[in-house]
Amino acid sequence: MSVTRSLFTCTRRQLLAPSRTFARSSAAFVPKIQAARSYATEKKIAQFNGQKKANGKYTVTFIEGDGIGPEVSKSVKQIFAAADAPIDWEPVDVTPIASDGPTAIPDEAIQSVRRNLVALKGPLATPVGEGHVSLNLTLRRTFNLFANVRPCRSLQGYKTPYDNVDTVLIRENTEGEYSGIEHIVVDGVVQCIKLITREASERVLRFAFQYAQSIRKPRVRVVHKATIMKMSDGLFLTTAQNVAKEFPDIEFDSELLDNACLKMVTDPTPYNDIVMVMPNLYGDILSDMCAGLIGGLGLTPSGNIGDECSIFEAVHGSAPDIAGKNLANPTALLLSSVMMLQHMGLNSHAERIHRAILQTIAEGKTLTGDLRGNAKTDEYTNAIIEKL
Ligand SMILES: NC(=O)C1=CN([C@@H]2O[C@H](COP(=O)(O)OP(=O)(O)OC[C@H]3O[C@@H](n4cnc5c(N)ncnc54)[C@H](O)[C@@H]3O)[C@@H](O)[C@H]2O)C=CC1
Ligand SMILES: O=C(O)CCC(=O)C(=O)O
Ligand SMILES: [Mg+2]
Repeated sequence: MSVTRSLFTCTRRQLLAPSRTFARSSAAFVPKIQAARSYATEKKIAQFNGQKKANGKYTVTFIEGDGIGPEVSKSVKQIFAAADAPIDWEPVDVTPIASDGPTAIPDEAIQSVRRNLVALKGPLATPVGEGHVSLNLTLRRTFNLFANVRPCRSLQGYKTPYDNVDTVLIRENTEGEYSGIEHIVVDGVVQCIKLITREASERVLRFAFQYAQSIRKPRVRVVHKATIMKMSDGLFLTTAQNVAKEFPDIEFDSELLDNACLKMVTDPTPYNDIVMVMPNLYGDILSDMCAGLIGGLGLTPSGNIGDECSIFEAVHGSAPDIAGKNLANPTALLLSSVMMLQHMGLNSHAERIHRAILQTIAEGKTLTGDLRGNAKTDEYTNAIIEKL
């Protein structure tokens, strides 16, 4: 897979340069923007070029989601309109169809994503214990979105214990512990099967190496527990060792999950050189932990990437504790929408929106509560719009 470089790609030296924390008081403040990085492939961009309409716009499916979903979605829509981003949103409802069989997403929503090739998605709540299976997982499986890319970068101007975090985590997204194979053996004994296949492992591992090449990180690291899950994580690890041979320019190693957690919270900076790749559950947990290193779930984006379609969404959930109160930080979904624009090859639009977000945070005057500010979601949104 060849990779298109864009305005967003940067040199290895830039990648590894420590970011600076900016004084909040400076008036006409213009932060040195740490560029986002493109990983769009020429094939994908050609596909999107074919989707361009006569009016110069592209249609993108929009799933607003639950809880804070409509609030953060409104922010994205307002900012895209103010930035003249060439996107027509196609809203769809993914409320599951009631059926006796497995949870099903309405056909209209499925056709919309297939037609548009890309969707932006707010959080979807999953009931604990009983009730429908996760619609997030259902969407990922329906469209075979095999790689969940979760980058996590320190934001200039928002001080955390570590100033220059720049991690990338890739999570296998279709199987593993989230295969949904659970059954009662006898009363009081439940079995849950972790499914690992060579085919799905190879697919996500190859993606991880290609992704490392595209963003110029020198190393891929598998995070695993093959000491305990000798056969399942063992298969993931040995598959990685084989795939690594196809990429002699990328270094490869592996690390146990528990040790990786300890080392990352002690000092995450050595991980800036690495693309981490891992089975589903580990990636889910480790990505929330990484979010904690840079200021929380309000900040971290993600992309669910497949061969045909892709769905971009924040790492966070529906945040029921703050839903409907105009308190949510829309940055995570906004940065996901920036990743989406890059994925479509719309780099100048991505850069414009990205720059305005980073400037607003770096200035530090209008921040939401999760970032120790007192701005409402719409005040923060307006502050970004002023920067466009
Ligand atoms: N991809 C998705 O759609 C995801 C959906 N979920 C679902 O979301 C629901 C709630 O899950 P929780 O465990 O409570 O996780 P959560 O991510 O919704 O919230 C965890 C904490 O982070 C805060 N938070 C999250 N996003 C924020 C934002 N944008 N701005 C400011 N604060 C933010 C919340 O207020 C809460 O204190 C569950 O039903 C879960 O299944 C959870 C994670 C991902
Ligand atoms: O589907 C869910 O309910 C949670 C999914 C999740 O935690 C994630 O995608 O990070
Ligand atoms: Mg999660």
